[in-house]
Amino acid sequence: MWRARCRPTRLGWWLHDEWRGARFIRGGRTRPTSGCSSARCSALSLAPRREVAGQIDRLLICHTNNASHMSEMSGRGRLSDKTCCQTGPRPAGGHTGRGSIMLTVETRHAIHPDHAKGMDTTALRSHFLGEGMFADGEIRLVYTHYDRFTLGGAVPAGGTLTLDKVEETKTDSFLDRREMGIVNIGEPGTVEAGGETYEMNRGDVLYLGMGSGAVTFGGQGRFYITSAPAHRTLPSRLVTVADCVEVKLGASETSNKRTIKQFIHPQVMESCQLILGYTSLEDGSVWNTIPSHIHDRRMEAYLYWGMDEDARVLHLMGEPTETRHLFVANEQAVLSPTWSIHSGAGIGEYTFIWAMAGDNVDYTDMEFIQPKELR
Ligand SMILES: O=C(O)C(=O)C[C@H](O)C(=O)CO
Ligand SMILES: [Zn+2]
Repeated sequence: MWRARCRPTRLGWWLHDEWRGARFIRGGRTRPTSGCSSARCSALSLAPRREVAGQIDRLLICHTNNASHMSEMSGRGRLSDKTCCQTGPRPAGGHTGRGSIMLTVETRHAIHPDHAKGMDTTALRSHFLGEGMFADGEIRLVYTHYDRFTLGGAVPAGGTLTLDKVEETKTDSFLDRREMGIVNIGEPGTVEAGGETYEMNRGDVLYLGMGSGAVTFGGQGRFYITSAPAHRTLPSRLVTVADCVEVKLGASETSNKRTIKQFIHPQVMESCQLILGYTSLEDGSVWNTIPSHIHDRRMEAYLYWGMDEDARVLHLMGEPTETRHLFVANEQAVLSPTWSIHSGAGIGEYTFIWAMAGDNVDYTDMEFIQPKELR
């Protein structure tokens, strides 16, 4: 059941439960005299009233085009406070047509380590876990306040999806002041940007430089999107699996024998602040990123993929002497603030994409923490 509340700052919170509530609130809350007795409600000035009306309209359009969208978002049945949805025509069969988008953006604020210490499982998951990012016919983004790093998924499901304007950046096009790293974790697909079409097979990585304009995803790809602010335009480049640099680490004796594949990395190509690659475990090895590390000058996000539906990775996070854990499923991501370790052990096969943004692109700028130092 939805309940109309008079707190304009938590608009998204009102709307997730019931779209009819959104329609009611639009009628009652966006007029100059809303009839509500709350001082905060009637104090809404013209600009916020317009913004509220616009947000509700977009949500109602979403509802009309895809009734299940609101309840599926993030696997938590909730829309975030900042949500931007636009739809285009949907041809029969349910796939999006050329150039149409269904875009949802969720904001994650930066968390202080003292705050994280006191969080229970639900709170840890809501702040640090990204779930439900891959949905057929949709682009779902998580806009973080960790170095303004943004991650998400685009699943064109045989149609096309275009990512262009995103309200959160207040730029005409998302990549006007940003660069992007895309990994195809699905079947072959295409990405069009800057007048080029890139064919991407599973595991290929595409770097798009600042100013690339609208990005159109197509085919059967499942595209993992990462992006960070950029200060100059560098050439876009498709880095195939054959082009990456491989680094072998660990040993079977310590159950952490693994291959690190570096794609958007100084050894391979130049970027402004994005660094990206992925790591796979050898048969019989379960541990990633052991010994653990932190890097004060860069945030990081891990996307776990290539897992069976029932498999889980026990992901360790937190300050080295205040560790916490998250059980993570396939195609879920973990945000790692600069103060947090990011290591995991898998029950079943897994690969993870690591992507970072921050002050430098020196992959080795990290501080190791040996297992005996962890608490
Ligand atoms: O297995 C590993 O070790 C990694 O893949 C580490 C990540 O690349 C990382 O955390 C880089 O900062
Ligand atoms: Zn790291």
